[in-house]
Amino acid sequence: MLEVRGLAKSYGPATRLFDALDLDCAPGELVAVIGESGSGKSTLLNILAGLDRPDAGTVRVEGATLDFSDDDRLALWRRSSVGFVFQSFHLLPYLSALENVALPLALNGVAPAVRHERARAALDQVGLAGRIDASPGTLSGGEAQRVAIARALIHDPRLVLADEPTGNLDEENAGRVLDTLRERVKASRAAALLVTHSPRAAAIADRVLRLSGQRLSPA
Ligand SMILES: Nc1ncnc2c1ncn2[C@@H]1O[C@H](COP(=O)(O)OP(=O)(O)OP(=O)(O)O)[C@@H](O)[C@H]1O
Repeated sequence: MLEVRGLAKSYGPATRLFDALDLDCAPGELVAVIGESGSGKSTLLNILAGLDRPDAGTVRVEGATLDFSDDDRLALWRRSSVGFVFQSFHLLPYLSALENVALPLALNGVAPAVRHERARAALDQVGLAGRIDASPGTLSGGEAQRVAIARALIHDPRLVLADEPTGNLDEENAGRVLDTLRERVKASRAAALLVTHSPRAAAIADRVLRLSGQRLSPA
């Protein structure tokens, strides 16, 4: 599903993040990436999302190679094939939970009736059927992150990227969010990378890799 070969990235000679990094992720596989602060975990996710460019190397998803020289195609790739879950949720405050979840479908040109119906079903799947009309400001942290997971997966992305998704949550909410993330990734058969500092979050992954010494290796 996801095949990364020889990926290199540095921000000048003093910040060589990785060099010849390889990574494979199968459909429905959840891989946790751990590593020291500043080792380049977020940068790796940003490259895979087409938000940043590697210095060298290739990223292939379902056999198609990302073209990092073409901004328009990268934007299309991001919109159609990537689901991103951020530590701070990034829900749009002036939209309801339902409208937030439906947003990727709107950006991909899906008609309102269809996208609202799918968003309703997605909120039901994350246990939030009763919060459809809620504004993000009225949701608990755990609820907001489950809305963000529903939104990240609504357009059936092939790649799900989660950057410290439980970093702002208490233990109980973190547990629910991680269970939801794992369940939805398994159901959608997306390849998923979870960047985390939390041993508990890493424990829900199928594999744990450590980014260290400019490489990824089994933790
Ligand atoms: N656009 C940029 N320009 C210059 N340096 C950058 C840029 N983005 C990131 N860096 C540097 O690259 C290093 C890795 O950053 P990154 O955020 O990927 O690390 P991380 O492993 O995710 O860290 P943390 O666990 O603290 O979130 C840091 O030293 C950071 O300052």
